[in-house]
Amino acid sequence: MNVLRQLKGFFWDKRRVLYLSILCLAISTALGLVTPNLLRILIDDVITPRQFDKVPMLALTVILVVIAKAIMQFLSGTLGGRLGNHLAYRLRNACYEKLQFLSFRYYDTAKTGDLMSRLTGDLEAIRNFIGFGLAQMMNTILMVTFGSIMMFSIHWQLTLVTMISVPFLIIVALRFEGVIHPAFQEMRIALSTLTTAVQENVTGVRTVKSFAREPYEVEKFSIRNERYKTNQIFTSTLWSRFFPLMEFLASITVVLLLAVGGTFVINGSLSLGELVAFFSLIWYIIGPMWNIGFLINNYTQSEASGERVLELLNHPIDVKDREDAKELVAEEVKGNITFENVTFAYGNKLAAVKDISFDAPSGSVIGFLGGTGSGKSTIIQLLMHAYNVNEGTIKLDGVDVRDITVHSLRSQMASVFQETFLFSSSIQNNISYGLKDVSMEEIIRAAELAKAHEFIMEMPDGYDTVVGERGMGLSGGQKQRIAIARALLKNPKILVLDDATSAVDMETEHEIQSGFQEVMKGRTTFIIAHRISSLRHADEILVLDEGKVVQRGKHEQLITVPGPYRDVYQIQYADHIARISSEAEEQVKS
Ligand SMILES: Nc1ncnc2c1ncn2[C@@H]1O[C@H](COP(=O)(O)OP(=O)(O)OP(=O)(O)O)[C@@H](O)[C@H]1O
Repeated sequence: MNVLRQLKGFFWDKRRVLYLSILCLAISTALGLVTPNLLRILIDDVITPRQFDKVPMLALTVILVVIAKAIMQFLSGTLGGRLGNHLAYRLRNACYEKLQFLSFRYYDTAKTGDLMSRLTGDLEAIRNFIGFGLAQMMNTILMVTFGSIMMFSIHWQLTLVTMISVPFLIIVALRFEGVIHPAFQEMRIALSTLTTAVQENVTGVRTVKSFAREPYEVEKFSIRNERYKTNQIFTSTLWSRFFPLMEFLASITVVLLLAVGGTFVINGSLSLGELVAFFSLIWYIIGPMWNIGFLINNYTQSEASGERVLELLNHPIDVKDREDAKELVAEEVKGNITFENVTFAYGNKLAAVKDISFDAPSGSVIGFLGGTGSGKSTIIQLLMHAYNVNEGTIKLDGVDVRDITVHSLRSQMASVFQETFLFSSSIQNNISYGLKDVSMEEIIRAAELAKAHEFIMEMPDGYDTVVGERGMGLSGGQKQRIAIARALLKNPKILVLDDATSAVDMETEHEIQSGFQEVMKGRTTFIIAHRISSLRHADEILVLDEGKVVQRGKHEQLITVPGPYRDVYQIQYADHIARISSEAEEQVKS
């Protein structure tokens, strides 16, 4: 019930609907008690004294009761369903919203399949309980209470005898809940690892196929499927043990009723009509007890699911706005970035960047060069305030980025990453992603600057061509060019190109770069590249190694001093250097 209490906020304003639904159910339950009474009257007052003139009245009462009961059941079901759907709707929105604001750190380890199953299967289990199970639980309590009161009013001694097995029924049901709950939790986890396997397989289908690892994937899936099946079998075995035991206990009650009740009828302390009414009442009570198992199942499933959904909703957000965080005004942002002795480590790992300091004045271009894992992308992530630095400060126009709202900070930036993500929508929508009020001319202009316009126009539907999830049907370079157009259209004060032209050929890179010269004007630009050609015009180049700046300066300076920059330059420009030196030799000779 703790989970339910925590979820209260999502449906409490609709509690009237809940109360009304329970009231309708209570009326319907109370009406159910009329039938045993009518049976008693039929036997004791009509059949035994043979006064059949009361039959039409009894029949009419039965019809009216049945109709009223049906109406109440309908109302209770509709209202309950509405409440359940309302709750699921709000929870779904809340979870999705939470996913938008969870920090990068959360996504470093999050599994898509697991998240999907929380937003679908788990929410469905909660909806089911609030919309149906909760009212049924109340119904059971009401039926047992009403039924017992009525039985006591007819013959309290017989009631006590027939109720002997009720505590056993309750004990069995509670013990059952104790084992079925962890089993359901385990089953939910097994299901989420199963969905993760499917999701990863579909996402990584190209890798799987190119490595011919289909049999490995099949085996991996079948292990997870096996775990899910074992869990399913375990829970269904628990169920199959539960039912016969409950039936056995219920049968004892019936046997006791017939034996003891029959004796009471013979010695005259109970009428035949009362025995029949009792008989019908005992089923009225046992019926819902039978259901206790289903209800417990429904409840435990929703509890396990609720825990998983709450875990997501309550997950702390690593990077969030300070209370007095400043909202940037786009027109006032200059784009002056300063890193002061910044050190950062991912979790408990060694520092990914150490003691990084640089100043990127507004409109300047800063380049980063360094081997794999040297910390280039981390610097960019920190600049976006994706993580909190461990030491040092990052400032935008002299203000610590931690004192600026995350949304307004990132609104001033546009990034193009090495791995391009395209949404399954048209190219036009992919370029204008999330921007409102952009004209087609602006989209085309951005695409032209990114050298994407030409190939887009060659596509069957031009800018309306729909690209699949992960941009299927486009080459790596084409995808990158669309991503560049997307960044340029955003017209950011700070532009980040994280290996943004790695997938295009040298010639296209050169073309894009010349386009960049134009769009970089007035923006602070950070370029991460492996090619010297992308960095040579930068105002400052930082060469990184194992998270530290090992060289810094302009291209012209860096190639004159021995060090990693010159080494890379010599490798990449070997032909060019050879040609220059042979030309120089020629000149000396002549
Ligand atoms: N999300 C993450 N979680 C944990 N460690 C990370 C994460 N991202 C990067 N790292 C680690 O931080 C270090 C720096 O990585 P970073 O991605 O900044 O390097 P890089 O210079 O951009 O490399 P590349 O050129 O290969 O993209 C590496 O040791 C890497 O393993």
